[in-house]
Amino acid sequence: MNDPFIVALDFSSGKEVRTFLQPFSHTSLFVKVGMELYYQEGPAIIHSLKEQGHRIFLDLKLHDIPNTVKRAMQGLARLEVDLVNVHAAGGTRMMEAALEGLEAGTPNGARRPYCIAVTQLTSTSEQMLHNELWIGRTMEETVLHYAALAKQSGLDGVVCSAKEVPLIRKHCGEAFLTVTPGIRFADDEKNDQVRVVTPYEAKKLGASFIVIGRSITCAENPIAAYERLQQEWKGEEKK
Ligand SMILES: O=C(O)c1cc(=O)[nH]c(=O)n1[C@@H]1O[C@H](COP(=O)(O)O)[C@@H](O)[C@H]1O
Repeated sequence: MNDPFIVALDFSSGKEVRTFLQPFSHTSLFVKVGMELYYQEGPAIIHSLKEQGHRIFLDLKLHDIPNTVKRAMQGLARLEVDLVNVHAAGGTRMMEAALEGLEAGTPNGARRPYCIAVTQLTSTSEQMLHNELWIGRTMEETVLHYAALAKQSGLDGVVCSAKEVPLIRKHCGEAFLTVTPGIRFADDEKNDQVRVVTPYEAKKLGASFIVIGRSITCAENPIAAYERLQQEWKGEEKK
C-alpha cells in the first residue's frame, strides 16, 4: 500500500540525496523535490528519482502572471511527475492557466500531474497574516477562501496545515486533496514551522498526504523515524 507520506528531499545536491536514500533502497517512496534541490540539479534529479521508482512531488510553488505559469507548467509537464503546486495567491486565472499548461505539455497517453495550490505557508502565523501580509481575515477564513478559489479553478487540492483540513473537507469535499506540511513528532524542534501537528494528529484531522522533511532527513536514524511515522499514522502515537 502506498504510504500517504511525502518525504521532502531538502538537500542541495544529488549526492546528498543518494546518501539519504541509500537505506531506503528497498522502499518506493513519495518524495518532494523543492527549489533548493531543483535549482541545483534540474531535470536530471527528476529522471534519476523516477528511475528508482519513486513518486515525485515537484514543489516549485509557481506564482507569476498566467502566461508565464502556463508556459512554465507546459515545460514541467514533460518531466511526468505525479504532483506540482502553485500559489493560490496568483488568483483563479493563473491557476486555470497552470492546468492549461499541464494539459498541453503532458505527453500523449500520460495523465497530467495533479496540481494543488499553496493556501498560506505553514510558516505563516495568524500574527504575520495580519501585521505583515495585511490580510484582515482570520487564518482559517483565508485558507478556506484560497482553497475554494483553487477548487473553482479546477485544481485537485491544496497545501495547508492539517489544522485547516476539517474545514476544507467540509466545504470542498473529501475528494479534494489536502497535502499538509508542518509535521513534527511530539519531541521534535519546530524550527521555522508555525502551524504544526504530529503525524498522529494529521491522520485524525483527515489529511490526504503529509509532507515531512527534517523530522526524517535530520533524524539520527531516518529509517527508524519513517517507521515511527508509519506507527503514528496507524494510530500508535509515541509521546
Ligand atoms: O509546498 C510545500 O511543500 C510547503 C508548503 C508549506 O506551506 N509549508 C512547507 O513547509 N512546505 C514544504 O514542506 C517541507 C517541510 O519541511 P520540514 O519543515 O523540514 O518538514 C519543505 O520542503 C517546505 O518547502
